[in-house]
Amino acid sequence: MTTTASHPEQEKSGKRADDPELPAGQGQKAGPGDPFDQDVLPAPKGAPRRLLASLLGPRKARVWLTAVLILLQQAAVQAGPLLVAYAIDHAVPGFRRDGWSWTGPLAAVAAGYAVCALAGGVLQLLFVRSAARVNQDVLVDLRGRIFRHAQALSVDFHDRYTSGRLISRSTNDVEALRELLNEGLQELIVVALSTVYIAAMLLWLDLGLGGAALLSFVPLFAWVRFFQRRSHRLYKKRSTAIAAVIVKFVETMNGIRPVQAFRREPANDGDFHRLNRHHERINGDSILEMARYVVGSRLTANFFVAAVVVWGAYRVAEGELALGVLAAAVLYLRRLYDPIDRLAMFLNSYQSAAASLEKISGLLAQAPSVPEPAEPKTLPERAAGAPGREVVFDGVSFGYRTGGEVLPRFDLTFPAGQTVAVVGATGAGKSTLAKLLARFYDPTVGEVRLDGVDLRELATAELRRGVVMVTQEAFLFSGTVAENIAIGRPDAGREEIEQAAKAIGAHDFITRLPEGYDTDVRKRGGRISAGQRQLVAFARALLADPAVLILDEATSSLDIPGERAVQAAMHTVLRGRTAVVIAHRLSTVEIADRVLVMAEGKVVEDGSPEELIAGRGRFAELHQAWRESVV
Ligand SMILES: Nc1ncnc2c1ncn2[C@@H]1O[C@H](COP(=O)(O)OP(=O)(O)OP(=O)(O)O)[C@@H](O)[C@H]1O
Repeated sequence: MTTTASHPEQEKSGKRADDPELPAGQGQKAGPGDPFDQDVLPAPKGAPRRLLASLLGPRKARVWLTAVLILLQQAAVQAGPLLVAYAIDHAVPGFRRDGWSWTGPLAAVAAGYAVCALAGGVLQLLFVRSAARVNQDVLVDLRGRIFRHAQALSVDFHDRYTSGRLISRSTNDVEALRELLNEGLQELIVVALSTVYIAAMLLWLDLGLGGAALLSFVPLFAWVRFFQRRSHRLYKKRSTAIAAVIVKFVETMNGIRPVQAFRREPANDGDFHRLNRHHERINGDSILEMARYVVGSRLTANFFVAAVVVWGAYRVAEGELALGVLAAAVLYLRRLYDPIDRLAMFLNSYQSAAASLEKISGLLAQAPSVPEPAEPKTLPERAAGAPGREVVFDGVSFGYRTGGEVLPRFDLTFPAGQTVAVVGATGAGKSTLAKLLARFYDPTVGEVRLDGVDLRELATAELRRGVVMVTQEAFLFSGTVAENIAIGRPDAGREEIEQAAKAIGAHDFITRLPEGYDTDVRKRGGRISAGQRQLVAFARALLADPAVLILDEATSSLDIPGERAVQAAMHTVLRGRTAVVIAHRLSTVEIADRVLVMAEGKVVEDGSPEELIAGRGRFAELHQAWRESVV
């Protein structure tokens, strides 16, 4: 699709499930039990872990380097107290006892302490730099993957999964992973190292007391697991709650015109407030859960400290243990339990990242419902000057996944070069027919062929070169007018762009813009009228020069000169190719070679405009009504 990036539903004046303009149930609402209604999409088991591994895998060397740096940094930090202990226990008493012969060891301890402090600082700096490189690379990679994947997913997916959720995936959920990588990992290594170090010291001091301290890890570990399970559920809910806030925000802003036109602001304020409060509550719950964890772990720790003191005092009284050892052991015990609070910080960021990774994996696990063929075919060469390509709908029937059959089985052939106007009441299935031809969807049964090749067998790039659809609300991307036209053929030079614009009759209005072709359409978007946008879209299609052009004519009425300009441009753009126009205007139908009248998904009349006008069918009636409205 060269002319549009947003999906057609959205372009058709923002027809979305939640559009306030739509009566309930008329949009893309999925049926009950539709997994796309959920924030979490189903993903295969173990997918989050594999995703994390695939993100870190290519940076394995740097990940290891980062881990080694933090290990060394911790070794340097922990060596400080050991040196101090050595100085107090040996060097200082030695100096008192033997005098100057201990100067060397004392100086060495002082120098060692200084080196450790310096090394600790330098290693910390190197660690932060290295970790930041890994984190940034991972996040850039992940955001890129989400964007590329979401862009590659079929229109069918976007019909059902709102863009707000996609935004939430690539902002909030990526952010959760950033927090884990930034602080969580460092926390975990520090906690693990200091726990091992202190436990070893305790065992060295006294096997019995050390053993008792290790025993305390059993209930603490059980408590951590309990907390982990509960908080996993909470964090998943929290991420869903913030996604709901973002979805509401994005959808309201996307539909700001109907929102204001229908005075939906107070109702939206209410909804937004409710979602915001819901998020706040769940956030509060997760803070409370964390507090519960801290209280529980401290209670357990204090209980063990008390038990060790009682048992130790008894052994001291029995003369089995030195009082100094008991005092040291109790001090170490307190330090052993300190990191447990920090473990909670790690678990927090881990849970939050795990919930987010699960959601991102669910998104990345979605496969396009309009897949790229394994062995793509190419279209046959077109003879020079041959007008377009032949289109055949062979035994096609179609229904959207979320609804019943929309187009019952039908056969149709559009010879190369024919201009076909499709008319019919709203909801008759005109756009659906066009979308099958553009392969936004695949037919449920049968095949659509372009010059004899099934669309499913064509590589997407080849298909997009062959078939282009211009949607009603000619969408302009941020960038200049020239860039917007060049979307039709990105390698086109300025001259070709201008030629296309001239052929369409858009050159004059473009040159009157403040910076001509270099005018930024977003910044000065207000100055580009609906008719002018259509002209830019036609110039884009003309430049793309597809064999088959599908045109969904705008229903909004333009002023008479605007309408004439668009009609003239349409003539130019349709010439020399197979064209399907979803027609809303009499003048368009009159230039067609053939008219299809659709009703309830079926083609009920098919013939040249003259034949149908001469007949007594629906088209004759419609034509009569049109004529009367024009007169
Ligand atoms: N994405 C979708 N999911 C489910 N049902 C859909 C979807 N798009 C359209 N439909 C349904 O398919 C039927 C045909 O719709 P279609 O848009 O093809 O009609 P149309 O003739 O183009 O109407 P209009 O002139 O109003 O655009 C309608 O009943 C519509 O509700």
